[in-house]
Amino acid sequence: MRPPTSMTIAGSDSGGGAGIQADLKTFTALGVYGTSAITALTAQNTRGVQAVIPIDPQDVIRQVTSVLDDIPLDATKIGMLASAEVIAALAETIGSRRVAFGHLVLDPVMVATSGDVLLPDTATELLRERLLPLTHVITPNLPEAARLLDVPVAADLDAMADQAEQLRDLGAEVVVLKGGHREAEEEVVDVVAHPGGVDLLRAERVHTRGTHGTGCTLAAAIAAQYARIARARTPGNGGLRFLATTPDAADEIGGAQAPGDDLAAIGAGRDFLQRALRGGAEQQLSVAPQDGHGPVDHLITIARREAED
Ligand SMILES: Nc1ncnc2c1ncn2[C@@H]1O[C@H](COP(=O)(O)OP(=O)(O)OP(=O)(O)O)[C@@H](O)[C@H]1O
Ligand SMILES: Cc1ncc(COP(=O)(O)O)c(N)n1
Repeated sequence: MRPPTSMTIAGSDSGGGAGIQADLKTFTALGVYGTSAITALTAQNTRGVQAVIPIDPQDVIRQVTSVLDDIPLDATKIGMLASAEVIAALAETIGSRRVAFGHLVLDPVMVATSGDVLLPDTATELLRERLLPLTHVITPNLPEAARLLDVPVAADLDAMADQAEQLRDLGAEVVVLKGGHREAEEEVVDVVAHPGGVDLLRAERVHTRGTHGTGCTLAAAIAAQYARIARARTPGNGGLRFLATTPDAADEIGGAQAPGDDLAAIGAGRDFLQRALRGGAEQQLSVAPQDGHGPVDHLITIARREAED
């Protein structure tokens, strides 16, 4: 008997809103046991990134293999990779032990909400050629999709669908092209291209400055949902006892992997993010909230006491 498990391979955000910290909170909020491999340290808060401190690629791999050698993983989320050297080392390890990573969700982090660069331009080609073909789901935002394809940023939903299909052609089985950057729209639409076709996932725009870490949280939530589904599907493991009941859980039980699993995991991951965004809009962490972008509320699945006034 074991709980659903996941690993995040990402950068550390000292401010706690994005990266490793957002991922581990998201895994926890969705009842998934989280493990991690840190690819870079950042000195970062809601106002921006003050420093990026690299980690030696071999030390990233040491963390990854330490986890792989001991803990079976249902899913893995990859976020900030920081350098071409880390991408190359990771692609080699994933290539040789692909199955051990479980469902692989890649958020191709390139630039932070604050505008700070988190991956040099020169590393894009390596990400596209080496890592993308190994992933199950890739979750680019609009500028990231454009950079991966070397085309202009998609201006409408048709262009987004087209780019999502083109990214599938590069090797990812499922593409979630995120539409959060189309700020004029009242509705936020993510385009999902998958083996069954193209679907549009719509949500009402939350009017908030608290969008730091939304991309990380979405990818981590999708990985967590895959982990839950994988656990729920494993016959006779008794592991269902470990599936915490949370409002945004996707665990359709029975049989082997089913075609609807991708949309179930992505839809439930997105529902979690939407609730976390709405919760984040009501909280204030920074002493200067107008200067930066606060985090989403990862603890939204944890019941809070009603105000006593
Ligand atoms: N204001 C908003 N209201 C509702 N949903 C949003 C909003 N902003 C972003 N989203 C959702 O958040 C997710 C991340 O979208 P976005 O396009 O902003 O990606 P990103 O740029 O990688 O995120 P980040 O802000 O972490 O860099 C998507 O599912 C998107 O639909
Ligand atoms: C360590 C780390 N990873 C990812 C992001 C991107 O998140 P966002 O675009 O919301 O700033 C970040 N800022 N820091």
